[in-house]
Order: sequence, then C-alpha cells, then structure tokens
Amino acid sequence: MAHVAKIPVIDVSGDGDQAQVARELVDAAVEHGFVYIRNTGKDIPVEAIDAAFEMSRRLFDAPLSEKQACTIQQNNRGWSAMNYETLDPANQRVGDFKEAFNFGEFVDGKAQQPIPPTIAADEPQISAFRDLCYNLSLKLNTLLGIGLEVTPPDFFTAAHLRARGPSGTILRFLRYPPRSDLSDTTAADVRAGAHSDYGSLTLLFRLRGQPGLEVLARDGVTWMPVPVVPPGTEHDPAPPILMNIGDLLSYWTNGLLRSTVHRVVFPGPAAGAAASSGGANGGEGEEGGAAGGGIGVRVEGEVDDGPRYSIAYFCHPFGGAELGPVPSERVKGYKGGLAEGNPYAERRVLTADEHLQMRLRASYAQLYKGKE
Ligand SMILES: O=C(O)CCC(=O)C(=O)O
Ligand SMILES: [Fe+2]
Repeated sequence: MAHVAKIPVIDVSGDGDQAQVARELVDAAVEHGFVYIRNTGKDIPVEAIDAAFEMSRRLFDAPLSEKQACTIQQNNRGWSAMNYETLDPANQRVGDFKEAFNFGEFVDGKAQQPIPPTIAADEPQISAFRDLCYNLSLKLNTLLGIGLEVTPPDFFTAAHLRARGPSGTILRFLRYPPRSDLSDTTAADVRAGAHSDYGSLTLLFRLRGQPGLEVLARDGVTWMPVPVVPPGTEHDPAPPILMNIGDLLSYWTNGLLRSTVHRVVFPGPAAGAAASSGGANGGEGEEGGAAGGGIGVRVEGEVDDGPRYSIAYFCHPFGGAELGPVPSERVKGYKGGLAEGNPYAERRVLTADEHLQMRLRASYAQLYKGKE
C-alpha cells in the first residue's frame, strides 16, 4: 500500500543559519517538489489567514449573479464556475468540482478587476494578504537562490520584484463542494484533476480537517495523500503553508527543481468502512491512495464531510523575465534535465509570459476556443 507523502517540514522564520535552511529547502524542492513551511505566525500572521478564509466563504456564498459578473477572463482573473476549469483534460469526464476566484494585482488596495459587491469592502484586506504572500514568496526565492549557489543569490528574487513590471501572479480562493451537494458524480471524478502548477512557486493554505490533496509518486501511478498537519506541527498556531515548485521554475532550472503532479480528491470512506478504491485504512503512516479513481483514503484524524476551502498563491516572475541560463554550477551541471545536453543551446529562451500562456491554453479550452 502506498504511504502518506513524506514531505519535509522547514522553518524559515528564524534568524539562524540561512545557508542551512536554504540547503534543506533546495533538497526538498529537488527530491519532492513540495515542502511544508512551518507556520509560526511570523511571516504570515494566523489572524490574516483566518480572515482570508472568512472572506473566501463570504465570496463563494455571494449571489450567483455577482460572481457571474466577474467571470474569469483571458487575463486569468475572476470567477471560475463549477466544472469550468479542467486541469487534466485527457483523463477527466467533466471539469473540476470546484469554484475558484483569481485575484490579480491590486493598486493602492484596489483590485484591477471586477469584484463581487459582497466583498468589495474587503479589498484592502485581500490586497494586504496578497502582500504577505508576496513577501514570503520573495524570501523563498532568495533561499532557493542561496541553496542553489546562484550568483548573485538574489537572481530569482530580482525577477519577481513587482517594480520590474506586471506578472501572472494570482491569489486564488478555492471552494470544493461536498459530494452530497452534487447529483452527478462518479467514483472516478475528482475535485481538481492531476496537474502541475504553472508558475515559479505556489503557497497553499489549507484548513485542519479538510484533506484531499495528493501528490503523484515518482513511479507515476501511486497517489500519496498530503496531510494538512504533518507530524511535529500539531501544536503550531496554524497548519504549515505548503510550498511547491511550479513548471516555470522547473523549466528554468532544467528540471533540477521538481514540479510535482498533484490533484484534489473527494474524501474516502471513514476509517473502518470498506474502501472502494481497494485501500482500507491501515495503521499510522500506512494510508495511501490507489492509482486511478478519484477517491481518497483518509488520513488519520482528518474528517471531511462538508465543503473544502483552500487558498493558493501562484507566484510568477514579471512577464518579460527571460527564462535563460541560471547562473548556478549545480543547475548547469544537472544532466537529468528536460532536454539532452545543454538545454539552453537547444531551446529558444521563453519569457515568463510566453510560458504562462502556453500552460493556460491547455486547461481553459472553452475560454481560448477560436481565439488562437
Ligand atoms: O486545493 C488544493 O489543495 C490544491 C489546489 C491546487 O493544486 C491548485 O489550485 O493548483
Ligand atoms: Fe496545483
């Protein structure tokens, strides 16, 4: 039986040895593509996360007409309705069973896109939360630069500074309804299809008791649940923030940093009940997901019968950033990459914007149909 994903937990909030933390972060990014960032409340206060989830609840509870008036546009901002996005079109019968709302940049606390009147008064607070995520993402980009011994170490960070110009960075609220609210799901349906993220890195906020995220093991067939509260963090003020490497940073580092495929499934049967995916709940650390169908196997202590909420911050470099050679011996010396030999000699240097457009077209077929 498969295991719960063994993703390292790292604390980046201390004043201790940055080089050591950076090495651990890079090792996790190379090995797993995912890392838990311990939430001590120093980088992102717990109250700010709670408030963001509260705003998200109110947003999704707003009248349908308010959300429809903000329907997602080709700039990737706005509301994405139930089943609208299909993250794994080759394998999904229907789109993802989720609603999402994407916030692009804010200027002086004001969104640069239509916002449902129900949450209009919250704009400054959403903007402030986005800023907190931005600051943490810069810190993580710096640590990745230090850990990869890039010269200068702020190479990645510099490409992410807002001052450089607009970027594809998105703060996304997500709501996944419980299966009991849906009339037409099958066992194979998933809340979010298998995918890797598009940007440089993603920060993911989840709530205790709302499991469902799974990562694909290196064997390419085994799904491993990612507990919200990994061992050792039970007494932290909030669950860790999950960071994962996106396609852009993987591409930029020639595949050294790993962009790991993941998905969100409906909760599986309760402990003791027959598991229709074939994986009955085992002992601690032994729970796992069967490949194929979209039914998760429960992680100990995680019960989920209602809607599931999560918040993702997809960090992107400024649009014009050229994804050329990374000045790091470790990246240059990495041979197991995306192409044979020197990838930069063989491929045209894409900009961050070109990379994003390429990826968005694949998952929003309806939005881009006939608009080539
Ligand atoms: O909701 C989650 O836990 C993950 C969402 C996700 O992977 C995404 O939106 O890219
Ligand atoms: Fe994702």
